[in-house]
Amino acid sequence: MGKADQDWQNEQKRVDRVVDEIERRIDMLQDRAGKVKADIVGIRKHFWEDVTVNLDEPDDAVETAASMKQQAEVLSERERSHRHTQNQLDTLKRLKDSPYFGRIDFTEEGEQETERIYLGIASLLDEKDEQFLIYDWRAPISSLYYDYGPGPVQYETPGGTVTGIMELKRQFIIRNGRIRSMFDTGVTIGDEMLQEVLGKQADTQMKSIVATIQKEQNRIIRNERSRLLVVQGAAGSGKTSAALQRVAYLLYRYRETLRAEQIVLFSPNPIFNSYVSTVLPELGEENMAQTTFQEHVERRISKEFRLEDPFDQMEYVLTAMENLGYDVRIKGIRYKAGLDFMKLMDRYVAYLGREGMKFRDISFRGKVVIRAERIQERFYSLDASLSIPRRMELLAEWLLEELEVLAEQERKKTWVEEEIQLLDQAAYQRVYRKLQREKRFTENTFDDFDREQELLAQMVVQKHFKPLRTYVKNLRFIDAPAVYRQLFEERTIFQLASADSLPKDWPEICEQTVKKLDRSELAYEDATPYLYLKERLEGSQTNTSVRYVFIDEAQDYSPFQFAFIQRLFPHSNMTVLGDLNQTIVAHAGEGFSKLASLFGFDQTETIVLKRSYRSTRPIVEFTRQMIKGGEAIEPFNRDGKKPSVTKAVDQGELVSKITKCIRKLQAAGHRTIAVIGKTARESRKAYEALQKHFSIRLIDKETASFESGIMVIPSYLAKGVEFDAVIIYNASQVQYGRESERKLFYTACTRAMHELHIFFVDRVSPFISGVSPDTYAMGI
Ligand SMILES: Nc1ncnc2c1ncn2[C@@H]1O[C@H](COP(=O)(O)OP(=O)(O)OP(=O)(O)O)[C@@H](O)[C@H]1O
Repeated sequence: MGKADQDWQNEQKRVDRVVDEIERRIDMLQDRAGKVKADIVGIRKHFWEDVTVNLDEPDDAVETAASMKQQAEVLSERERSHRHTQNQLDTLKRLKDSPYFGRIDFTEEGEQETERIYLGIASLLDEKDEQFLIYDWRAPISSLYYDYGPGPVQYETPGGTVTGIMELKRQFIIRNGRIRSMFDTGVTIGDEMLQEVLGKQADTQMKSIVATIQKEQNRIIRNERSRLLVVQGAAGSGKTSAALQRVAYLLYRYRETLRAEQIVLFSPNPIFNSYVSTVLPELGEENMAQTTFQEHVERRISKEFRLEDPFDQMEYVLTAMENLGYDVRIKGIRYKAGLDFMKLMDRYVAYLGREGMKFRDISFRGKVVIRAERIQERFYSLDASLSIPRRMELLAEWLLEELEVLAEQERKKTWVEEEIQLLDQAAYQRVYRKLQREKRFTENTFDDFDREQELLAQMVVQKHFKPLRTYVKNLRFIDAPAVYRQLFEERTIFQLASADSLPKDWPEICEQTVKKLDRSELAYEDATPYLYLKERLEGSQTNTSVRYVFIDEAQDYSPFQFAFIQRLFPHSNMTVLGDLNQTIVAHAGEGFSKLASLFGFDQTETIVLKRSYRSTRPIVEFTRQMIKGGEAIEPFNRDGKKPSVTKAVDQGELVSKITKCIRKLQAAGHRTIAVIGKTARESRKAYEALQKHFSIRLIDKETASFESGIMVIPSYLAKGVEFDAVIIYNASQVQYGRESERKLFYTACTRAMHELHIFFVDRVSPFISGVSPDTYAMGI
């Protein structure tokens, strides 16, 4: 037997031993889980027997409540323990299938003995709890595997740097407890292994990459130094992957103090949310909180406006060029995205501290009871050195007192009497008991009657005033929409801003904005500024428990949005990942490039990823020519077909050629095939034409997840996700002719893993005519 075979056999024996140990643990835990479960069922069943229920006397009721609470606590402790055991079991079952993926032999400086370290998704100790059979991939020592090949190495621990020699680095692919392949490698982690992983078919869910994390990605995952970590990475370079493994890393590194809900990921759309949602559970961790910026905004701007979403804004930007006012709107979008506008708002807020604040009347039963002017007067009578939110608080206190006085006056009115007559028996009972408790009954029945009436009146009025009090407590008496609108009335603004910081078309932008606001519509570009203004008046609704914020596809956020998010999570570290070449928004995504100014340079670290893993080499070599500086993008060496570019004479031929192409892709065994349209409108058209031939799905902004198969999807919704094969529905000059659409087109093309096919009618987009013809095939 050769050495290689011998090695293989020895390793398989070790795998067998480890699997045996895992099985033993599974049995043990299953036993324990069974017992805990029986406990829980028991407690639930006998819950009421074990608590002493007695409500006769107030003291008894208190005792009952305490007893119930205790019982509930026992139950919830047992349930927690059950969940914990269940999680451990899930992880062990995963380990049983594939206990580890890597091994390094490491001799620490000054030590004689060489340690063998096996890496897997979780750690496992031997039977005596002494030796690690498996090290967690996130343990400090595991970083050697990602950062080095054999030779002198070092790694960081909380206690300092450890140096030594790596004697061996070995990789495994183990499935069902059998070693399927095994190789010893050099510095870059297994090109063979990456080849195998990347050559597979696209999935409707993202996969974890722990077995093949690359050195530069590891720097992102384990970064702990900076408050702001900025990752600029080419399409398909693993930004999202690195972000998710980083979440898993942080949850491990700070497992004593950090909970999954203290990490928030902002993602570009709901499909993306679902696409990435399985990565952490696969690694045995809970998912972080996931949201989209839109979701966040919607929660705060509920009833006041009809709020436009970013996809409708995108649709407008891409389709409404011929509309009146289009250019003005684009300029407005750009200006409102910037920090100049934020500064203007700050000056406006200072002005509002002195004059111009708008309030709403407070009405009761259809009649104004406190006039807006009176509220305003009161507001400006308050100490002007106090912040506006503080003054609003004082104002609310005053209003609550005013309401109290009004309520008292109201009690005598006839409507109250009428309502008392209509009260049901239960209400009377309540009042009667209250009187009894207060021992307010006298010997005089006449007095008793009066007293009862008084209490009933109080109750009735109270009920009607309750919404008013809530209204005041929520500061709804501030007329935020009117305050925002006022900002666009030229006279006010002129007092605030020197004319030169305003864009040239400011009057037109104002006119357009006011018109929309008057229709109770809030354009997407107004949403963040409006919320910002609201917060400056009402006080910030900061979230101080969140410790890490991740922003993916960050190139599409505006400077204003970044500043806003930073204010929202004041105690949080940020990891911001994006690609300036994939900017698809009209405000040109300036925020991402200027991020360092947000935290200061000394708190900011930037990591650049140039290697692209998603697409085959021919696809990267083709797409990278479309963008400036694209030569710097390095394809991972995976072979495949050249992209094809095919002309059609008209729509009919376009559809028939695409149909043929889809058939071929299906025959080649591709499972996710996306026909990418530029807009929702074009995608619908494509869908209607193609659905006659295939079972096919149309993805729109409401779609929450996707399944494998053939789908039509608008370019901006395909962001961040990937497909086996991509067909660009119509890359003609009319569709993709404007310079502003270059990056959108690039983003669409870079979604392809294995095959890319581009179709057009009449004249091809200049983004393709600029690409070297050697890098693609002309279709027929
Ligand atoms: N180290 C790695 N090992 C295995 N697969 C990897 C690795 N890095 C990236 N990939 C794969 O490459 C593909 C692209 O990764 P990902 O989506 O994270 O890139 P991205 O930079 O966010 O892309 P984009 O900006 O284009 O949306 C995914 O299929 C991912 O699994």
